[in-house]
Amino acid sequence: MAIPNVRIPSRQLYIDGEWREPVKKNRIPIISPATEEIIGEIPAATEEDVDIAVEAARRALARDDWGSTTGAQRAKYLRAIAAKILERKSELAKLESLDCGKTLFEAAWDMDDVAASFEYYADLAEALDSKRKTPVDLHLDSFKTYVLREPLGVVGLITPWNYPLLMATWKVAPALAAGCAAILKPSELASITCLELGEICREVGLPPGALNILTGLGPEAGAPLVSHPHVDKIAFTGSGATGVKIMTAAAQLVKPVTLELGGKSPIVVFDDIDNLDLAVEWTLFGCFANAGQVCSATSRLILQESIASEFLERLLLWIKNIKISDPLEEDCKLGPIVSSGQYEKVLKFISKAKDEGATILCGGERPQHMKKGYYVQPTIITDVNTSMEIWKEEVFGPVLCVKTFKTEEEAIELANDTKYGLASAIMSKDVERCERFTKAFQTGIIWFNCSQPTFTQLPWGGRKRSGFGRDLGEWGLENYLNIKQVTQYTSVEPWAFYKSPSKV
Ligand SMILES: NC(=O)C1=CN([C@@H]2O[C@H](COP(=O)(O)OP(=O)(O)OC[C@H]3O[C@@H](n4cnc5c(N)ncnc54)[C@H](O)[C@@H]3O)[C@@H](O)[C@H]2O)C=CC1
Ligand SMILES: C[N+](C)(C)CCCC(=O)O
Ligand code: NA
Repeated sequence: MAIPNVRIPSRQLYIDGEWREPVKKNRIPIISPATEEIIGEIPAATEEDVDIAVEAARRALARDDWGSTTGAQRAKYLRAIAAKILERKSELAKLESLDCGKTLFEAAWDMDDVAASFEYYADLAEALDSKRKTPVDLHLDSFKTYVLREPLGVVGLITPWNYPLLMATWKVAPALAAGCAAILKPSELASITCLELGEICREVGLPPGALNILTGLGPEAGAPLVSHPHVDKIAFTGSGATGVKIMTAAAQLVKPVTLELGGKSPIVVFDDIDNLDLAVEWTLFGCFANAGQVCSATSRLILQESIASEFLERLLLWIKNIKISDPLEEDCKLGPIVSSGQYEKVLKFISKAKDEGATILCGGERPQHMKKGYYVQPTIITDVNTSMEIWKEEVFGPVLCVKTFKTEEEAIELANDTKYGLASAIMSKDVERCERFTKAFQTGIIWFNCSQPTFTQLPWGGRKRSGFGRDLGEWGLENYLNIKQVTQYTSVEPWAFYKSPSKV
């Protein structure tokens, strides 16, 4: 078994450019999902720390060294952060893997994506300088107008544990690019790499208060951020239930929110595919990558009846090659679930599916060779009907459920038979059919002949219960900008709406 040669740093909260002990001095243990052992601890912020961080953020905006920067100046900080991430890539990847259980390979992938996101938003920050002030020509002699795009203010960024540093970056990078001051609240289940981002910001000399990082529990550190009168916006990725709480609390202050709330995404496979193995591999990757803990996981396989038995046989053969091990081991392809709570939840979904009459085609249990850790075998469930929980609810584990169809209409109906609307995938060589599905799928993300590849330039987000708003691309930057119009009267003539007392 691989021994991690990496030390977990002991950190405090990152506030106003320095490390600060939480006011109440609380700490939360870090539990390794691979060994179930306590491997460190993180500071636990409360309302008192939120107040201090929000004040630090407001001061940063009022100070010239952050509040008056150009996009080009902010781009330099973002590029310096990207460079440090790459410099520390192998260490950060190990920390991420230790903390949330994802395979070292996937964690290293994440770090590349993190650096690329900071680079991308550095470019957009520079480009913002020329778009900061846009004249609007009204074709009138008496009025001159323009539109300003300004930083929105102090923003609260609340993020999950499945891609800890990457999901934080999807919000931190555009918020800083826009010139906002941010308070990041990562998940208590995986905060190590987000705290290291604090150290990186300190090292590159990011002005104090521009980014503050408060680790801690949702209700204690997240909720006060949402209801703080001086936090101008909340961007959230996480569960539907917490999304509802956040939107409800934010509504009391008419505070804007963007919500990315996961899903139950379909992958539709037609019998016209040339290469069965290619479709099989994307199906596996779409549901079992990151142990299925992906908001966009294509966890409902909708399979054309004519190829169903052959396709499932191939899936079972491929599944045997998935190496389940300590996530730091070489070639590991399936690590543990993040926490004991999530592990129990995944197993409960599987047993409920059994109780409701579905068939566990493979998996469904803890792998025999893993004595410790929150491991679940890759699981395929058949004989599913659309009223079952396993068809309807997000599992957030390596669990694929399968239904078959005969006609295209039936496939579309099954694909959209969900309260969620994040992503969908179609495997077919018929380009026109794929285009019909593009129109029919009620989701924000559509994959043709693949599942999950994600690019920084493209908008990421959903509809229906998957939330609203978009991360990434230029849309990600818009989240953190305030649009202000300026209208100037340029005529020397009186407006002449009222009768002037000087004229008799
Ligand atoms: N959309 C996605 O990418 C994700 C979806 N999930 C789903 O959520 C389920 C539960 O996972 P959790 O870790 O409990 O998700 P969660 O939604 O509770 O946690 C996400 C973030 O929200 C914070 N939070 C929790 N309660 C809060 C509150 N009242 N006010 C403000 N912030 C709060 C958490 O501390 C964390 O930083 C998973 O089984 C999965 O189905 C989980 C993680 C990511
Ligand atoms: C696209 N991917 C897999 C890199 C990240 C998905 C983000 C999420 O689970 O919220
Ligand atoms: Na952890």
